[in-house]
Amino acid sequence: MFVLSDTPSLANHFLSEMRDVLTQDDRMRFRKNLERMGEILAYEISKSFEYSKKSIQTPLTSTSVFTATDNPVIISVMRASLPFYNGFLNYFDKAESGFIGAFRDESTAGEVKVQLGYHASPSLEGKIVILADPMLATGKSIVESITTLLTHGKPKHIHIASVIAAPEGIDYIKENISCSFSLWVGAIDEKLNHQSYIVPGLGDAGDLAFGPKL
Ligand SMILES: O=P(O)(O)OC[C@H]1O[C@H](OP(=O)(O)OP(=O)(O)O)[C@H](O)[C@@H]1O
Ligand SMILES: O=c1cc[nH]c(=O)[nH]1
Ligand SMILES: [Mg+2]
Repeated sequence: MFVLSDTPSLANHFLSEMRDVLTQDDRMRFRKNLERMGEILAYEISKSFEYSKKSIQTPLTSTSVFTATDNPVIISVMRASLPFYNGFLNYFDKAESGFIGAFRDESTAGEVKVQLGYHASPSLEGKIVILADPMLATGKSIVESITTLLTHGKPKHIHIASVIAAPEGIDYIKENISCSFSLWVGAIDEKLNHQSYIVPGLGDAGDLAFGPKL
């Protein structure tokens, strides 16, 4: 598992702006920080890709360069993931995209049920998939999303990317995802509260990015 905040960097600053009640209500900045966290994690994940040498011509002479042979499918778990997913798309120029709507039904006290909605995806058979969901709380949204997406083929590998993860959610996905995956997170927080929100966390990522939903 890769944890960005293990090494202090600019990412810590972007993450602190997302967490801080004094700055997180600037929606444009919140979305921008989600996007920048996506770009940073995209760069880190790109180090795991396969590259091949090819020859190019500069204005002065020919030279050989490394280019990526892996072309990922980037999956956005809507709603909060949309700006985060855009960060990945900014870096993986030729990526295919998939979308899935996941709604956490918190109406039953102490229990999180996930309802999946619209989903659209290319074939995932044999492909490198990046599943982008900024919050990994109970892990149910990610596990339910992957279960549904696996009906579109068996990926070669899934890179699960989140901005903040709770230990409970990490354990849950390890127990419930059978296919080959790795986890890339901005930070691992302390725990979940009784409403299954991540603590210290940042609150509701979708609401902070797009406003409260009915
Ligand atoms: O790990 P889990 O317990 O499933 O929680 C994580 C999910 O919760 C939030 O979605 P939410 O249902 O709030 O929708 P939203 O993104 O539209 O706000 C968040 O965007 C994640 O998808
Ligand atoms: O803390 C949390 C947990 C789930 N979803 C969020 O947006 N925030
Ligand atoms: Mg939400």
